[in-house]
Amino acid sequence: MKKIFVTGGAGYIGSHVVKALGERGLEVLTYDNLSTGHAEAVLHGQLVTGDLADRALLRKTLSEYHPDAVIHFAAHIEVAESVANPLKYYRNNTLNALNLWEVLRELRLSNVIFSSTAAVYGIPQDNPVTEETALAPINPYGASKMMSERLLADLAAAEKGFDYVALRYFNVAGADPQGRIGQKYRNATHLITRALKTAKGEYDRLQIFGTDYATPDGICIRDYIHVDDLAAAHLAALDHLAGGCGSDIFNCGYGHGYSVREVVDVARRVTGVDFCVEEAPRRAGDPPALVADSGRLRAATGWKPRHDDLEFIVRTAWEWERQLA
Ligand SMILES: NC(=O)c1ccc[n+]([C@@H]2O[C@H](COP(=O)([O-])OP(=O)(O)OC[C@H]3O[C@@H](n4cnc5c(N)ncnc54)[C@H](O)[C@@H]3O)[C@@H](O)[C@H]2O)c1
Ligand SMILES: O=c1ccn([C@@H]2O[C@H](COP(=O)(O)OP(=O)(O)O[C@H]3O[C@H](CO)[C@@H](O)[C@H](O)[C@H]3O)[C@@H](O)[C@H]2O)c(=O)[nH]1
Repeated sequence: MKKIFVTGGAGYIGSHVVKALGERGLEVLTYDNLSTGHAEAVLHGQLVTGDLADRALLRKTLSEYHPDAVIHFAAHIEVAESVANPLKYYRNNTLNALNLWEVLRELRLSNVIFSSTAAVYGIPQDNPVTEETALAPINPYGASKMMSERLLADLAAAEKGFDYVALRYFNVAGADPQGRIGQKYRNATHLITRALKTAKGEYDRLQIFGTDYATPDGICIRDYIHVDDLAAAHLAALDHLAGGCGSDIFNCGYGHGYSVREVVDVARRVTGVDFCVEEAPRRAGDPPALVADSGRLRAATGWKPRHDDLEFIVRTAWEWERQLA
């Protein structure tokens, strides 16, 4: 595996994976429409500015580049927006993924790593969640991702030699410890980024969405994974495919859940700012608790987290956030 094609490589997670691929000495081509990504975030390799819906450009780029593996990040990612505008999500996350799978099949390319999500599980009966847990997404974002994953699984079953790894990310956070890249959206909705922007004074308060969930403090629980540990999981998935281990699905998280209030406490401590927090109604589409069992990823690939520390995650995100204009 020497040449890697990355869709969405100018985005938050994609850019950290492109960085990791570059550090490993691999050749990378990023394909991104820059709708939420940034050209300067692509620290390594070539960038082609293009949309997944532009099948002719996608086909031309892939047939000229002829990669050994494809990592597919490009998608829309906001749960609440997907509830308000579901078709936008099915178009970009499912139909455009289908476009990509079709082009890969036409060109006889294999070895796909797909960005899936914990949102495919919906409201799991038990936490931590294993890959065997039934898929029952409760919002269009999760459903759009579940369908693209299913398309891949069906394709792999039908086409001998077509292999994929679906990585189901839990809540990804933090930034490059050297401060070169991080999360940079026009309208940030993610908890940690939103809390840090509030500490910075961009918002006058942070709202806690929902205080009446069936969790110990009534507040939502999530499993936050540092983006560089997630990037390392992609390299582990590449090795898995290169080793001929076949297709697989892996949860990516640390296995500990933190409530929104615990995240707020860490954000206040790290920033030194006692920013204002207000209790607010539930946000549509939010499951109460999602915590990963990543035992399968560890056992199959040897992946081990290096930054399993909420304070480190928040600190790297804060160092990134405070230098943004
Ligand atoms: N951030 C999280 O916590 C999280 C959790 C689970 C899964 N994921 C998945 O990880 C992936 C990356 O998420 P992210 O947080 O880096 O988001 P992001 O918005 O920063 O990255 C997405 C990238 O894809 C590009 N893109 C979007 N639609 C495109 C299209 N049609 N054609 C070409 N490029 C397109 C954007 O410009 C952007 O650079 C997504 O697939 C998302 O569903 C993210
Ligand atoms: O201002 C805020 C923002 C968020 N939250 C809560 O914080 C938690 C985390 O929210 P957020 O950071 O927006 O992430 P999720 O909605 O959990 O979704 C993320 O994590 C999913 C996997 O778990 C991914 O699939 C999604 O792409 C990614 O956005 C949720 O309980 C939210 O209700 C607040 O209370 N206030």
